[in-house]
Amino acid sequence: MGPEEVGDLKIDGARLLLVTDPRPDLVARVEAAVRGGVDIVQLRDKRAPVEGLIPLAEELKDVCERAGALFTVNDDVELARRVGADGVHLGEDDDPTPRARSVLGTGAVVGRSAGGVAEALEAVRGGADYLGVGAVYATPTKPEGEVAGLETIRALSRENLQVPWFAIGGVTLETAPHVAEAGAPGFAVVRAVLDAEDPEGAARALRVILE
Ligand SMILES: Cc1ncc(COP(=O)(O)OP(=O)(O)O)c(N)n1
Ligand SMILES: Cc1nc(C(=O)O)sc1CCOP(=O)(O)O
Ligand SMILES: [Mg+2]
Repeated sequence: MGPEEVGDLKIDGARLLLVTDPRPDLVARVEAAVRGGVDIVQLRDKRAPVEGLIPLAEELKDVCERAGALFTVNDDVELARRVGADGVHLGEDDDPTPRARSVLGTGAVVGRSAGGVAEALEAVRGGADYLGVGAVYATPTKPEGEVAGLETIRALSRENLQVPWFAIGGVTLETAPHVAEAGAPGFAVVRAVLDAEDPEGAARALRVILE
């Protein structure tokens, strides 16, 4: 299968996205998480120098490939290209979608962040393959982030978006039932899976809540 086909096949129906943070046992935790049903893994490390991230990116890419999950990189289109990632996640301050596609190829998965309904619709019109929508709740993982709230999730769920979208920010095993009830078709999480004693079980439990 060529790279043009990879993203197209796997993004449809994706429900659970794991965003990573830097920690010593990250690879083992991601291995467990994909066993538990994570569909997309996003490498996110805002502090590490790019060169230092390449070996980790390659390792996570292999883990995802073996499990049939997508591997993406946060923010950095060039790093995504260098490691042959399936795609990239971009926010307001990051590259435009067409630039990501011109670097990564038309089949690459390009995800975008949205903090509200108008932004989400604009991102889809601009060609995003999926959206991360939040923050649903304030979260210590990204303390500077703005809170969009459950209301945004409710409002967006009425728009019948034609791309997968993931509620992000403070989604935990405790809050997830409320987020699903508000209409989120998917979750993007850091702590709920990576901080769990059993990351595989935590991923499974989040999937059950989404069903
Ligand atoms: C799935 C997902 N959704 C949203 C974000 C946030 O992206 P961004 O707004 O660019 O902020 P940073 O993550 O770069 O701090 C995300 N990473 N993943
Ligand atoms: C990376 C990120 N982006 C957010 C946004 O609102 O755009 S919230 C977030 C971190 C989510 O971490 P946790 O699952 O530990 O709350
Ligand atoms: Mg970003």
